[in-house]
Amino acid sequence: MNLTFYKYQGTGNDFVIIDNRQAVLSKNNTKLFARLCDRKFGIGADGLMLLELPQNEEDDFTMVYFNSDGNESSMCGNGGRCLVAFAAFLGVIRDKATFTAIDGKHKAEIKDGLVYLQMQNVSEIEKYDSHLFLDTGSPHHVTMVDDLIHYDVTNIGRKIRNGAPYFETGSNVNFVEKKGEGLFAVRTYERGVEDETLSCGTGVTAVALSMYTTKMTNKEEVSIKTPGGELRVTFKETKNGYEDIFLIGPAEQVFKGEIIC
Ligand SMILES: N[C@H](CCC[C@H](N)C(=O)O)C(=O)O
Repeated sequence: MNLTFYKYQGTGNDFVIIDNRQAVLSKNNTKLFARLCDRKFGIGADGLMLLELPQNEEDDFTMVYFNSDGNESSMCGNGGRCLVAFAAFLGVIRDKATFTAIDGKHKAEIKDGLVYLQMQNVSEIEKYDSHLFLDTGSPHHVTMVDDLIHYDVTNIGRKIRNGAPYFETGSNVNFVEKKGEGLFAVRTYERGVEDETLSCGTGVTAVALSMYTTKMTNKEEVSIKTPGGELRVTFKETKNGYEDIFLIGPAEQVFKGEIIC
């Protein structure tokens, strides 16, 4: 079977995207999805997304996300931003989108060449001496470090991801360094990629909220430098936690291709 795919990247987090509105591919193609994400035997990507038909009236489409291990996973913030850009490219939307992903409904808008993706509200942030833990659509362990640029993200990240209390289920692991007022640098070890990625959207969202809740910033707008580029997170503190959370950044179509599979 010949399969048309599109390659997108959002601050270096890269994805294979397939228009699956005809439902040609079923979700249990784990081996195929892992192969397509393989950087030697396939196209190569941190994850793969299917754009599918909406399941209800308000939605423009449905998002289905798979990590590069081929398994369907929790929400991908950078992926969601890329899928919105893809939907606009296909003409499924103009510049505004409403879609459903595994963590629920999302609204998004394309403005001045950037994709604004509304993330789910966050009502709980667990605070520990060494780190914080919260779920921004995916689970995130957030810890501050010095000299981030030389930090052993892969080995230390892997240990945390597999150790207590995460074990098999795991967590994404974000290492943060403050660079200025409302400005942080982040490197992320990503669950399901099982390596450092150049950027993680739900991860920088988790970092922004963590920095605010620990008073490392008093701004409800945080800029985050990742190795793949800069993202912005805006949010509002409410009596229930954090709402109106937006992940803002670029999303680019890198190439289109056809693969025999
Ligand atoms: N690997 C993550 C999902 C993708 C998260 C990341 N790519 C993002 O942009 O949010 C997990 O399994 O929890």
